[in-house]
Amino acid sequence: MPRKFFVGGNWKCNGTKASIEELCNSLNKGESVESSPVEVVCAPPAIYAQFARERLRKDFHIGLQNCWMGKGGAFTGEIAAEMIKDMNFDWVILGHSERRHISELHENDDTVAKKVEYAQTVGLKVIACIGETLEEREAGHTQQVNERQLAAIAPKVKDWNRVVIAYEPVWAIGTGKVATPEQAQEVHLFLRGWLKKNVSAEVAESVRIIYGGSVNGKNCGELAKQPDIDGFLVGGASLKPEFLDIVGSFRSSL
Ligand SMILES: O=C[C@H](O)COP(=O)(O)O
Repeated sequence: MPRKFFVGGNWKCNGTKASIEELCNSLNKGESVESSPVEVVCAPPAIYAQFARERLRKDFHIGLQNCWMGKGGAFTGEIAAEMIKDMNFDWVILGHSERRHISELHENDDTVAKKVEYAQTVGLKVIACIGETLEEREAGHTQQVNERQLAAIAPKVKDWNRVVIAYEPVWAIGTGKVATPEQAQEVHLFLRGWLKKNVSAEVAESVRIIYGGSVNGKNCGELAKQPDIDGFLVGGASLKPEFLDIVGSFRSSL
């Protein structure tokens, strides 16, 4: 069975009621993807999640950008996975590189693994992010870093149909320096190979591996043609009408 194309919009820490209303209005103008082979999830800042859901077209789903690693309780400022589920949001992004590498946040492989494990126990679907820094790439450690990050997550996954892996090279995020289709394909193929060897051939074949890092309306088509790229996690361009072009790039993958 072909893997269903997946496009995530990570709105990061951006937006006001007014700008989100405007964004939703422009995204609502695109043709419905209800019966198209593409799944779309937009992740606003948590405080605007419900606000966005009330305004955004129903064929685009709403997810969250992070959650706490266990059951809720005395964890000031955190949002528990149960709360996300309780509010009927299905998806959460975990292990984003900004949460791994911004020194004040500093999530490590273990933190991300705990979050991935716990989010699934309450029934959330997970977009799990991995990716190497520029220094790691230049040192020739791209495969090693991605393998390490994937290996931390993989044993925690209960149902691979409910997890999407987002390969996001840190050097490509928000820099305008997108990975070439060949660079991205090479890592995606490597990740699929790792899954085949360490999880199962079925999982390697069925899991969606999406690319993130300076994806826009112009470069998405060529990336989407790559056999192991199953969609995108989009930052900056998810806040613009061109997000619709990125959603439409599922056609290039067919
Ligand atoms: O989660 C999305 C990624 O961080 C990509 O962000 P970007 O499209 O602004 O480079």
